[in-house]
Amino acid sequence: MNPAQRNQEAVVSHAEATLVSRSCEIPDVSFRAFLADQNAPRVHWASPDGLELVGGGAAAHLTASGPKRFDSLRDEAEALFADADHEGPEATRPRMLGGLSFDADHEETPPWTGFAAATFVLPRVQLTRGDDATWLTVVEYGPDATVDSAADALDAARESLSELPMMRPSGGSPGVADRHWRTPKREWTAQVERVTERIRSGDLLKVVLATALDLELAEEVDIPDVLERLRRTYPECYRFLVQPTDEAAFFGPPPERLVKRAGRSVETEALAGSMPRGETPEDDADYAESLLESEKLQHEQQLVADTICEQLEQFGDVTARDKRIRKLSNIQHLQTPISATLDGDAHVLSLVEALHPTPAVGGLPLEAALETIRETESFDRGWYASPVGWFDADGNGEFAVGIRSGVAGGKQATLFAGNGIVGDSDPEAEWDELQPKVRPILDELE
Ligand SMILES: C=C(O[C@@H]1C=C(C(=O)O)C=C[C@H]1O)C(=O)O
Repeated sequence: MNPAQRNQEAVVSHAEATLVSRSCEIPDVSFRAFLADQNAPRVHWASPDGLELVGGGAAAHLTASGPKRFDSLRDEAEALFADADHEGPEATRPRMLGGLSFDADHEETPPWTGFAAATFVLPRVQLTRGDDATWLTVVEYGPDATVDSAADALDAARESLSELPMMRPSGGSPGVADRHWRTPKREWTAQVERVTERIRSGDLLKVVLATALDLELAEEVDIPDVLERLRRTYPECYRFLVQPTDEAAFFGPPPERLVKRAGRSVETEALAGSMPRGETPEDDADYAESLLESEKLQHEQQLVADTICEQLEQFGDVTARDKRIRKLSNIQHLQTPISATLDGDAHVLSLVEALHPTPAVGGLPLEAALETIRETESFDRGWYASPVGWFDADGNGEFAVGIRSGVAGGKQATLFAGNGIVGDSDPEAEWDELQPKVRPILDELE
């Protein structure tokens, strides 16, 4: 069966199915304990503004591949959400959680087993935290879903939730037994050298080069545990988990918003250019100052801001605010907040399609940069640096850029980090700049 036939079949089966979603408020519970109790698929989303979702199982599943993957997702989502019957507060409305691979022609080779070129899940059981309350939601989807079956499922889910411990003792870190860079320092700096030469020769402006750090863990990784610890160490970041099967989980605390759409309002940002945090307030301010004064970093970041604004202009009125410093626990970046007011009702997936990959993770001009990345990088990006997030029936949603991330299963983990390279990039300095980008997860595993 070709993908078009398969999509056709999926749309037909959506037409025969009913979506019933029921929610109730519950006393606050440990999201970590809930997640640990769920079988795959498991998903988690937390945004710095306070919304937290965690889901287990799939009432429905959307996957797509190839250059038309966004069209296919939008069509299937429309069919899936048509006539959805939801009872519960707005925060608990049905949302598809997941993401896409960096390239449309992605293959499911390890460590990306179970990760299609686009995978979204409508969780069967979900916890939502927001507006100072916590809710439990159950979704039934299929030809046999009814209001009664959803109500029964909600009762059963509430019952099993009451058996979960309120607090779950935090496990220790698994420990790292062995590690190696997929592209070790000498090779990676040589790659940077080649790319800077190509940029100076004229056909390219910027390329983001990444590498991967493979880890052999001393014990199996407990992902819910790691996510809980990341909540404390990186409260200013997003946190996400996409785990289609028990074999592999993609997760991390990315700082970067790709796009948020709420009705006509769109928020995004250009985040690029990095400096460490200082040991003292004075050192820290010096680093911030050098971010603001470095012509190289200003140029690198301006390319990102200009491209994002250009891409958004087709959808409405765009405003870029002044550049500022975005400080994270272990690194600081240059940031331009960008907002737009939509002319029409573009789906958040259409905005993602237009923006991904921004020059913060791809480069400029895009096609030449992507070709350079494919020729140069010695690993498969898989879902690294790709859009991860959620969307709902109205085409609202929010996506982060899947950086500061890793893919893990059993005793294996692979972490990713990349840097924007421009004509005057210094390979040694770029290598040093990569190191803090694997720290968020590495620190939790070591
Ligand atoms: C590519 C990554 O980060 C991106 C690249 C940055 C840079 O080049 O300075 C900064 C922030 C991110 O947009 C990464 O963390 O892997």
